[in-house]
Amino acid sequence: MSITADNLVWKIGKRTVLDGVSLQAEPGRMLGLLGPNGSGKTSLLRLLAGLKTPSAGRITLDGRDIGTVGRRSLARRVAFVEQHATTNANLRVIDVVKLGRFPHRSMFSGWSAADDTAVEEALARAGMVEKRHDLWQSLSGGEKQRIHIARALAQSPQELILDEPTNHLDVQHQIGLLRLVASLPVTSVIALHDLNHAAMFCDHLIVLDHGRVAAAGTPEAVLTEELLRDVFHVSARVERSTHHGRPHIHYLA
Ligand SMILES: Nc1ncnc2c1ncn2[C@@H]1O[C@H](COP(=O)(O)OP(=O)(O)OP(=O)(O)O)[C@@H](O)[C@H]1O
Repeated sequence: MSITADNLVWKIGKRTVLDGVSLQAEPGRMLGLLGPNGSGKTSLLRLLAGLKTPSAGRITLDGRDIGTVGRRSLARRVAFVEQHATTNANLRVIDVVKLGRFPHRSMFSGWSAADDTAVEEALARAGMVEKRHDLWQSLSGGEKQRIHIARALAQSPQELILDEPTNHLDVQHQIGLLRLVASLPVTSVIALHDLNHAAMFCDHLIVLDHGRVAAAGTPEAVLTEELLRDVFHVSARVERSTHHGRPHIHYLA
């Protein structure tokens, strides 16, 4: 397993935000994290990325407790695109993407051809080559989001953690981003609100409800009409799409 979480509990003050959450993210697979607003998705991703420490339970990376993996090693292998990521003003787009190479460089090593290749590939994959010399501040919200993703890709991570990365994107770029993440040879954990997109692109899903796991498994097993009613409080019919073979949700008015 690439990332595992075993019985995680995370408390803030007296409040238990995550309660007994376990998961396995398999190498090269895309794990979708679903759940209503406030169900604990961002909190869980921050624990998985090593930014927060669980109150109880354990997270492992390739079988090793995340607490024993040094900061630098963690930054080399785990990339995290946060929901409201910000970046300093006055930088050019290319410089923001170059920041992704930072964990790979030692104090004495100069900028290498491998660094250049990683940055170029990341820009191309995010579809942002033409904007490379633009000022960060001049980008639209969606373009900024794509540059954050390019920076994460430039990091050449083994694990990619994404918190609602499609939020500000137009539909073409939402689909493009999900297709890109699904095609990468990395383990990804991605929080999404669009359940049909999750069904189309994710290998496995985990649904949080009030900080607990309400369901986990394949999209077919997880996205049932009962779950949509009980967890998301919507009436819907779920059919197998004749176009892509995955579940497709029709919401009822
Ligand atoms: N630092 C914090 N201090 C106090 N409460 C917090 C903190 N972080 C998270 N919470 C609470 O924990 C709950 C889960 O929040 P979280 O952001 O993880 O949910 P989410 O599923 O990502 O929500 P959304 O879909 O709205 O982004 C929320 O009720 C939130 O208010």
